[in-house]
Amino acid sequence: MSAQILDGKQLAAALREEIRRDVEELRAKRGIVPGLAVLLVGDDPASQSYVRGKQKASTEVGIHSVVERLPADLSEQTLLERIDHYNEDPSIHGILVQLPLPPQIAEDRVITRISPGKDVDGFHPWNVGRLYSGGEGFVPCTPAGILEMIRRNRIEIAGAHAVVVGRSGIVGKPVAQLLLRENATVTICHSKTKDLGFYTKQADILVAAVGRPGLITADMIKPGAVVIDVGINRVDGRLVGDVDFEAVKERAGWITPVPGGVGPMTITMLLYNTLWSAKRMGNVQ
Ligand SMILES: Nc1nc(=O)c2c([nH]1)NC[C@@H]1CN(c3ccc(C(=O)N[C@@H](CCC(=O)O)C(=O)O)cc3)C=[N+]21
Repeated sequence: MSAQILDGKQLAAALREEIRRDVEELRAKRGIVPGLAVLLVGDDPASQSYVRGKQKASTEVGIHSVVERLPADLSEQTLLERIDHYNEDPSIHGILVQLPLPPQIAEDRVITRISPGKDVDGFHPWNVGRLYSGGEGFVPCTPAGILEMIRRNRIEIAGAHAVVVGRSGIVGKPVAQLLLRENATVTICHSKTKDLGFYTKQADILVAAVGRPGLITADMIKPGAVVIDVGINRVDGRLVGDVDFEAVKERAGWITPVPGGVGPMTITMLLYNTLWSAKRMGNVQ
């Protein structure tokens, strides 16, 4: 039997329609137009393509987006000053600095400079801390999108054994934390894990977020498992995930495609976070 497809593209379209209506209502009732500032340093083609995707999606739902393209040899100080500018700008509710940054710029100083109340990526240490302590804050977009995709397909998380492969601060760790919050039993595997298959074979929910094409093969899957592929790897001009999709789909119960799975959900949660930020700031004013 073949797995059911977790169609991120289709779900993202439905959620964007909900967000579009909410944005319109916020504008009509309170005169607030959510604003997103995206800072892109350098000319990496993949980053440029993601930023175009974010800009297009924002426009579609009525979020005002400003994309600032900055040269690759930019100094850290100049970038920090641009962040200060958007921190102070009342028409901007979300600030995103596209990662990765060139080597002369320290990522942690940049992320920490963003006002925590405008940190729609959820990368600022305040928001990271809030995720772990259970408080209200911005949840990173990819993990939030994964959880939304699981919930909206009525997949049970409580009591499931979730195995997360990858321990990055932007996907692996926060998705593990969200799954734990939803009462899954969570195992985190990484590059030093011995016998990865031993763990993945026990997964009711498997999240692969490593960036290694074909890492997860069919023999590593528990029959009927939910397989979430966060990998984005370009191989011979094609986009592939970390999961051997064709073989794994014959064994899994649910599977996300690449492209069309987690990626569109990531952008949708960015829109959601920006809307949420605008709603909150409107209350304070
Ligand atoms: N500060 C920051 N925040 C991010 O959220 C962030 C970042 N930096 N740096 C890079 C990663 C990557 N990322 C993706 C978003 C959407 C797709 C996406 O929509 N992918 C489409 C395909 C896109 C294509 O064909 O290139 C899909 O999977 O269907 C992919 C990747 C956000 N990131």
